Amino acid sequence: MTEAATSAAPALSEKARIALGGRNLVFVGLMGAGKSVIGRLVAQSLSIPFIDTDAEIERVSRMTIAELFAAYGEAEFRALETRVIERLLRGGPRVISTGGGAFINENTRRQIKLGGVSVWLKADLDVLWERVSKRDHRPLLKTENPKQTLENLMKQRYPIYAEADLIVQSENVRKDVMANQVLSAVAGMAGRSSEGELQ
Ligand SMILES: Nc1ncnc2c1ncn2[C@@H]1O[C@H](COP(=O)(O)OP(=O)(O)O)[C@@H](O)[C@H]1O
Ligand SMILES: O=C(O)C1=C[C@@H](OP(=O)(O)O)[C@@H](O)[C@H](O)C1
Ligand SMILES: [Mg+2]
Repeated sequence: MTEAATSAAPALSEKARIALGGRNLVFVGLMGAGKSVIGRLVAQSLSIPFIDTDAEIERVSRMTIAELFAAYGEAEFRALETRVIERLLRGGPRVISTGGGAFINENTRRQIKLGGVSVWLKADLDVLWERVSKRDHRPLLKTENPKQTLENLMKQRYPIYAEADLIVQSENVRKDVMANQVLSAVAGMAGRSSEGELQ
């Protein structure tokens, strides 16, 4: 936990906690948007448990995401992802960072809409590409032209991510600054409907 993330704006964290009202906060968006790292920081600020669905899938399956894709294919991975997310949503409130394809799956999207507040970390292609090209553990990007693949995924998926409750632009600013932008967006929901609140 960085000092800045915890001490920068306690009032903001408190406002965001109140606006969430016991609901889960679910990060969605494309690979490289920062769901995993920013989600963790936001959870720390909110003092709400954090979980990354890919990490949870790897824990329960005792396989890496790449191994799961290779051994069982994407369809089986999505089925497992749906079950894991459904279970995590029930046990909240949590901050949940999903993998990039989770919200695209109709079943999973329905569960997320029912079980939490969704926030889309939206980023431009160059920002995403600069980040994901540093690592090679993402099976969907093991193509001849991974930047083109990423761009194709943007075209397919951005209209669907746009169904999220909140949208926050992901830029190359400090991570604690990004986390505070998410907290501001959440805090800004205050007064809006809190239907779907977990009891
Ligand atoms: N605001 C940011 N500034 C710089 N690098 C970032 C920022 N947000 C995320 N990153 C980096 O981008 C990479 C992808 O982040 P990650 O959280 O794994 O994305 P996702 O889970 O959405 O695929 C990581 O190396 C992370 O440290
Ligand atoms: O976009 C996708 O379909 C995927 C994104 C990955 O998660 P991140 O978005 O955290 O990289 C991971 O779930 C898997 O490789 C599939
Ligand atoms: Mg991630």
